[in-house]
Amino acid sequence: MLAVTNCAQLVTLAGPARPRVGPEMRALSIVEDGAMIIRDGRIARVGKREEVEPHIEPEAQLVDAGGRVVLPGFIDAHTHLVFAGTRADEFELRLAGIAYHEIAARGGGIRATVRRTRAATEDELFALARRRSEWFLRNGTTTLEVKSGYGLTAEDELKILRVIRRLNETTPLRFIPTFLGAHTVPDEYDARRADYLDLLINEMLPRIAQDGLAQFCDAFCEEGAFSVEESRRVLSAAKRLGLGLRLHADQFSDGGGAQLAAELGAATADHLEYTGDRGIKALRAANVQPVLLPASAYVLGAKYPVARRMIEEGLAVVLATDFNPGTSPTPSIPMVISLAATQMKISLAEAITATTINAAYSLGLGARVGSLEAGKDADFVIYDCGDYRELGYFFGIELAKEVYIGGRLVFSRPES
Ligand SMILES: N=CN[C@@H](CCC(=O)O)C(=O)O
Ligand SMILES: [Zn+2]
Repeated sequence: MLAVTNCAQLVTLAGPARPRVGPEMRALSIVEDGAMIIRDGRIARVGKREEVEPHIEPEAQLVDAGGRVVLPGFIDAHTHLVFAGTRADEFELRLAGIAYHEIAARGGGIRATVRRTRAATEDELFALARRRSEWFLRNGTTTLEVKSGYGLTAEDELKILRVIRRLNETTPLRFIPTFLGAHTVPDEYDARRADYLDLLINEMLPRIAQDGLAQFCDAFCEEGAFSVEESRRVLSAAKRLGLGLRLHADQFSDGGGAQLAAELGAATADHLEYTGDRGIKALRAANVQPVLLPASAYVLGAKYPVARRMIEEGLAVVLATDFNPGTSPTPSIPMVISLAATQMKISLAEAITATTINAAYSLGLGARVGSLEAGKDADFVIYDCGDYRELGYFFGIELAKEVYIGGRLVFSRPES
């Protein structure tokens, strides 16, 4: 038995067993002066200290939170963790005024990372991704969705997905794999897009489904990437094979991506910077969760999605990092919370909901993680602050003091 006591705020997110919408996103079910008992990696009891303490057995291992804040581990529902190289060179070009699309048209962008990722061995990619996964842990993230999409041949996509499986087997974090073969058409298929779509649908997807290497399939639905019709073909094939769906939609233009996600019954539509009223209504009607990625809008100096509108329309909003080498090189959910608050006027409580319980539901994990309730996995973080709002108020610093996954201490910051 593990017992966590002396929590100034135990931010439980207890509530209905479904994604939170509207005013529910502001209800964090905070227990002041709280405590929690953990048995066999699962939460057994949560409540006020005086209610919980009598149930602590004498041999229990005690964790004194020292009057700090305790939250569920963050769930990052959109990352591109596995790639080789960086794109610091392109970052500098963009700062000098050259647009993301222009750099891509010159052979940079996603394709530059594809070249480097193809050249890397599986072991090299694993070492890079494992090191980065520690950055996430230090920022309080315990579960990550990870997309492939920088391989774009059957062998290279499988290589990336195997790296994700290995991360699951060898690190304490939980990884949910997503196949993003429809990220861009690779160089060698430039003049024959249809052949690349055939490869995706007839070769890659069946192999990935057969090997159980992905839980979701994603596509980049955008001018210059994949059209609505092409994305529909890929995602419909994935759905027939039993994969869940996610979609990069409306990042640079309102191209009908949100409506496509709704039509296909996707779990999420991600980005949505340019989604308008019709798209929002379609997402609402089909219960698709929007995954908003303010760090990529920040890095690109681009438009932010209309997050307040989405919350007011009753969408179960999720916030994620979009960690990737081109548009969002940050592993930090606290940074995303800060951006969501300052740039999109999402309240701090809404942002916590969007990065915990709502994110968990978007990955099909709502019954297991995302809140501190009896029966759930004991994935929680002790932060070096006394009020959860400080997680969005301070920015650019790491406040996580101890991170636990399944009741096991997996990160501890040395005393400073
Ligand atoms: N939009 C497409 N994919 C990534 C960017 C990938 C890259 O630039 O390498 C995104 O989510 O922003
Ligand atoms: Zn992305």
